[in-house]
Amino acid sequence: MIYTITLNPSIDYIVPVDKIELGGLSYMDNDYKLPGGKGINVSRILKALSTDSVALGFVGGFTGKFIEDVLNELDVRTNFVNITEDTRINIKLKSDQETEINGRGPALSDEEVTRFLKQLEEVKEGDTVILSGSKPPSLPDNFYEQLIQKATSQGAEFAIDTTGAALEASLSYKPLLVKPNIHELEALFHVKLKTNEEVITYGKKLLEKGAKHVIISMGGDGALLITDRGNYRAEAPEGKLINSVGAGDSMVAGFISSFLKSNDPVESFKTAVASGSATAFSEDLATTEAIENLRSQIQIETI
Ligand SMILES: Nc1ncnc2c1ncn2[C@@H]1O[C@H](COP(=O)(O)OP(=O)(O)OP(=O)(O)O)[C@@H](O)[C@H]1O
Ligand SMILES: O=P(O)(O)OC[C@@]1(O)O[C@H](CO)[C@@H](O)[C@@H]1O
Repeated sequence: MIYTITLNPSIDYIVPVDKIELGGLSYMDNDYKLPGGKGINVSRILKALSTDSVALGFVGGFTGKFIEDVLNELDVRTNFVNITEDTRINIKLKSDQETEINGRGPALSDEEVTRFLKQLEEVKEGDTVILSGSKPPSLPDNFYEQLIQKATSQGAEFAIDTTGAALEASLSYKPLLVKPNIHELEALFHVKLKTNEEVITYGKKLLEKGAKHVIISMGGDGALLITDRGNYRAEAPEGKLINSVGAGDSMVAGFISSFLKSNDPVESFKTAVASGSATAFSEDLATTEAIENLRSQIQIETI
């Protein structure tokens, strides 16, 4: 089984505004709400790719109920811990640019955290755990590492999509995949990266520290895959950017879904890029058809 972990889910409140009047009044055009949080997005794209998963994490209040209800309607399996405080609402402003304002997340009680850790006991050899996104501030800084230790000691593989110290600490446990975007890679090493060669140099450091596969995503500039058998580049296909929220999560889902079936990192990279771009070209996350249509256009170059 694949388990996705979203410690800090969200309702993503997508707010298209033609022109934002700072300090004045603007009206929204066709606002809408989506279940969000990185692991939840991964589970939704896995579903689109006919891959079963169980979404784990903490949800609470009317916002948490919205997320559970929508995932149930979409037939995405969940086993959330219900908490007292409300799940956060993240605002995604769509004007001439995309602007995101994310909540910090609810406070979790010790009892809620204990219930979550208990659930993880069902993870076993042959399972893959995907850990994605931020953590609510009340959890300890090394919480991801605790989870990784638990999952790997029970024999599971894992992939992680997070930033900073939590990403760095995960590497020695040999993640199947890490997927920082180029800005996260720059922040990790305190550098500014201009060329693909420079990105590969720093991406390789993640491989040397233990990651089995590294994807560096670069928005509309496509992505790089770094593995111990070679480095690969994919350009993003042409299309109209509509809503890039979840594009990175779609890549993670695309790679893992394909890799667990094929064991082929290059074919999996193709599915990853098609899934990311298909989401960027959609209002919501990508559909099965949109991913399949784009996949045939993705060219992978060895570099
Ligand atoms: N403007 C775009 N045009 C085409 N493809 C895109 C565009 N933006 C994103 N993508 C696709 O999605 C992938 C992931 O995008 P990005 O690098 O923005 O990830 P991210 O920063 O993790 O995204 P997010 O946090 O919004 O989920 C890219 O490698 C590319 O394949
Ligand atoms: O605050 P975090 O956990 O880092 O990111 C949360 C988030 O921005 O990531 C997803 C897109 O990747 C959205 O669904 C969600 O709002």
